[in-house]
Amino acid sequence: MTVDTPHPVAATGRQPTPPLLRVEGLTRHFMVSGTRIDVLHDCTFDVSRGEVVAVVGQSGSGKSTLLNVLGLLDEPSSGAYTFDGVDTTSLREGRRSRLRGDGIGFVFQQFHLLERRSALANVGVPMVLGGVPLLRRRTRARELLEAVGLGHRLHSQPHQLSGGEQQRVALARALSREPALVLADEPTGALDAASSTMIMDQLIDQSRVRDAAVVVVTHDPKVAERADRVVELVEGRTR
Ligand SMILES: Nc1ncnc2c1ncn2[C@@H]1O[C@H](COP(=O)(O)OP(=O)(O)OP(=O)(O)O)[C@@H](O)[C@H]1O
Repeated sequence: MTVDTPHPVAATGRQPTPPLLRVEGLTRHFMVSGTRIDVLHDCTFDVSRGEVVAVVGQSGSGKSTLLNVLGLLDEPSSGAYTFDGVDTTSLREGRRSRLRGDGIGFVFQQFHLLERRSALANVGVPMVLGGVPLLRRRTRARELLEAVGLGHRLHSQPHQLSGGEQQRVALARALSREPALVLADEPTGALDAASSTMIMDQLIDQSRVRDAAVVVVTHDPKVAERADRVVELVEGRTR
């Protein structure tokens, strides 16, 4: 007797979901004083919703350059980058920045919070840009700060918070518009072990609970080992 393995689509009745982001043959070079510097070469990979991917590689291998392209802050020199079904290659700036604001949240090593503004106000910034009404904004910012354990520091300004607390504010800000993709560039680089664990817990939670895709650039093996998958950059090439 032969047993047929059911076709995945027939078995579930659903089409497989395409990846949230797809990078194909992507290159990026810069011209400096008439000299061409090739940074990324023929990078190809994809990331699906619900996945946490760590991007690792030696200093200068092109990790931040790649993250800038994924975040629609920069454009590839050649190749394709498709985000949420949109080929981003020929997008005009207005559409590109709407796609970025609606779909992508950023966390950086150096927090980049507004000084002299409260944690609540900082978390509200992307929602101001997204046209979210004031009351909704304040409620959501409070909920997000409570979720990262800062419900008691809503009115504190960045200089009144520790590094770990500032990064939690930055993370709450990144999540304020419920982005499909969270990009984090060395999010734990300036933090101690306990704060690093907390930030990674929150990032992983985004993928598990909200089905977001998370891409984390890191030098820290402990961070990389918590990812579902690792993309290694070696002299600008993905492995
Ligand atoms: N705007 C630019 N103009 C010229 N060269 C650039 C530019 N941006 C990046 N580079 C070069 O690209 C290379 C890769 O830089 P990138 O910051 O992406 O590396 P990285 O892997 O993130 O490094 P690190 O781990 O040290 O942060 C470096 O040699 C850098 O000097």
